[in-house]
Amino acid sequence: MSALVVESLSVVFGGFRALDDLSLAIDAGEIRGVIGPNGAGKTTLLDVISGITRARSGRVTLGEAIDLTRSSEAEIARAGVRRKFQRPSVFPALSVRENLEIGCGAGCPPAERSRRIVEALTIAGLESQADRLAGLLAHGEKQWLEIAMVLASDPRVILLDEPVAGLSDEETERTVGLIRGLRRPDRAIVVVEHDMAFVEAVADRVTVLHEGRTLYEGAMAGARAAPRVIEVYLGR
Ligand SMILES: Nc1ncnc2c1ncn2[C@@H]1O[C@H](COP(=O)(O)OP(=O)(O)OP(=O)(O)O)[C@@H](O)[C@H]1O
Repeated sequence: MSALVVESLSVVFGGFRALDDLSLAIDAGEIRGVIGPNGAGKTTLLDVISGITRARSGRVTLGEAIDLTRSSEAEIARAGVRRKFQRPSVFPALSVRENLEIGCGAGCPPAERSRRIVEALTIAGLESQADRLAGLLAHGEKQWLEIAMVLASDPRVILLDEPVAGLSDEETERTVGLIRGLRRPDRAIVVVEHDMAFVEAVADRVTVLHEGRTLYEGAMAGARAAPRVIEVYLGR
């Protein structure tokens, strides 16, 4: 079943179409990679899904019925769509645990809170750092903490924007395991990333965007072999 359905979505900035009649559907349980050259519309897609940017036309439907293009950012977050931005934005003067409390959110049932925080610490591999100030973490650990903050909110949809930017090969490999560990049958995960080996390792399917449209959708191996994808993106 589709967790997130994007239908005929267009976003226009001035006279420029950043998304051009784009449609795609992401299944519950799926990890979808969204790739493509600079300016293809990847971040704009995440911005519309999370309510930051308004579409000119089209719809984004969460689950059976919630039209995200008619919802505010706060309503979208409350509906369970959570995003990790490209630059880590943890609270540096608070401990790792306190950051996770914030990730868990005011709406988190008290009986759930400590279980979720322990789960998030474990998946992010930050158990031994729980009482450390987040500002003292290494860049990679901050990325993992921010993913853990998203997880602590128990999201239905997770949007990750370039989660391995600036990470070492070893940290990138660890991030693959972390993101695969977020998978749940009732959860969809969307990952925007330029690191193709990472995308291949983490994603079940990829959508290749170019000029706001889908150029290819399917397995990463197929994307690597598709002449148009090679021409506009992978071959460069
Ligand atoms: N607020 C805005 N106003 C005007 N143009 C914008 C705005 N946001 C994005 N754009 C333009 O829309 C296009 C798509 O941008 P977007 O950031 O979605 O691309 P991207 O695929 O995420 O690229 P990158 O890989 O470089 O992050 C680009 O040409 C960009 O300059």
